[in-house]
Amino acid sequence: MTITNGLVAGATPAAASGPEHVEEAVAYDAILLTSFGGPEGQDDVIPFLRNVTGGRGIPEERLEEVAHHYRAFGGISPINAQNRALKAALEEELAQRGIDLPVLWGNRNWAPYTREAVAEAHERGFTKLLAIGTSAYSSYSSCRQYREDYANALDATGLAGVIQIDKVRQFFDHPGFVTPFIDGVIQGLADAAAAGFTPAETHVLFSTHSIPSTDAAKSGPASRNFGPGGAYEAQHLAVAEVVMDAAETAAPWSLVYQSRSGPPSMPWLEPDISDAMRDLAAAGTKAFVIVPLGFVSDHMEVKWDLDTEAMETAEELGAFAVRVPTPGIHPAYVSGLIDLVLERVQGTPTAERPALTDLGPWYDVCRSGCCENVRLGFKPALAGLAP
Ligand SMILES: CC1=C(CCC(=O)O)c2cc3nc(cc4[nH]c(cc5[nH]c(cc1n2)c(C)c5CCC(=O)O)c(CCC(=O)O)c4C)C(CCC(=O)O)=C3C
Ligand SMILES: [Fe+2]
Repeated sequence: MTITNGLVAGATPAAASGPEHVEEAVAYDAILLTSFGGPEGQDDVIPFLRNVTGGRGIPEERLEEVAHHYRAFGGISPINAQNRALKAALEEELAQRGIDLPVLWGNRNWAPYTREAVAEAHERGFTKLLAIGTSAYSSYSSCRQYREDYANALDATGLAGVIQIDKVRQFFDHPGFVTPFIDGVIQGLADAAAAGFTPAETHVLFSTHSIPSTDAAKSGPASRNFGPGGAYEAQHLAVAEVVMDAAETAAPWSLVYQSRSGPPSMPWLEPDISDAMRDLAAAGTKAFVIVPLGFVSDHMEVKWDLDTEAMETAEELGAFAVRVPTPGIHPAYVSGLIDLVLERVQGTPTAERPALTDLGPWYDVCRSGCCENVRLGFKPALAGLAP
């Protein structure tokens, strides 16, 4: 491999300032689909959890609890099969549109690892990769940690300065991501109505992953003030509003959190979904439409924390509950991801980048200090401004 272009981004220190939206076309060689990763058998469960939580101070009891979720599924996380299906769907969409871009796939926490995908890119002679993270919102876990993973992958393979990795913008308000939720909420409300519940008796719960309050406060660029919940909370609230407007319903709604981890002494975003369900039921709610707004596919957080735990809570309360599908491989989502790739491959003016909330379109190049993790401190990251 030779460096044919001395300006390969990885070869130079990240710039301190630069455009929020990259309007020039870039000749990317491949798409790098990056995800969380998950165990594929009982023997993988503990090493996987160690990868995820190394040095994070997650209590031992929490790890045992989460190990139990995976054990109950044969030690197999659903997430890898879902990413294989997404990769195949992206390849089919690219072929149909006549776009010649290979899709490589790598994970942060389990094989195939991002560093393996990067090594494969190098073997195939690729130098410019455009990454997609399977995560729509801004926060350390859902954005910056992916960017750190890209830096780690180049470090581990000795390819820093040889391979350039950029990333498509966070897509929480892209129509491709939001449309499946709109369809799902309309269907969920129809199901509740068919079961005999009025809109006033029905509550739409938008659920997302809880994160430490300190991470939430730091989510998004430091230059914009989104309030104590940061861009993470603001983005979810804004998307939920778009979905509720489109569903044209009188049913009330709220944003709730799930999958809390960490020591009990550390504040995380609240309320927890099951606590909220109990409070709402006590106040007269009889039906819940549960919307997994924070998630792109039916991985363990959805299967366990919603389909198992939240459904048990509904049963305990004698309430009706329906869980709306995640985007998965919904055609709008798959084609939306390819549109996001084309924004960068073709070079697209900001005005032509669809965004359903006035928070977006989000940044192509993350701002300095965006989504910092104050607990873990600074680590190098790609696809953003320095530091
Ligand atoms: C915001 C967010 C998303 C959504 C965005 C995105 O999709 O990326 C997400 C997704 C996921 N989280 C996942 C799994 C886990 N997350 C954990 C721990 C944590 N998640 C956090 C945040 C998030 N996580 C945080 C702040 C922690 C604490 C430790 C830390 O500071 O990093 C732990 C450790 C045990 C525990 O404590 O729960 C596990 C096993 C899986 C795979 C599921 C499968 O296998 O199907 C997926 C998709
Ligand atoms: Fe997580």
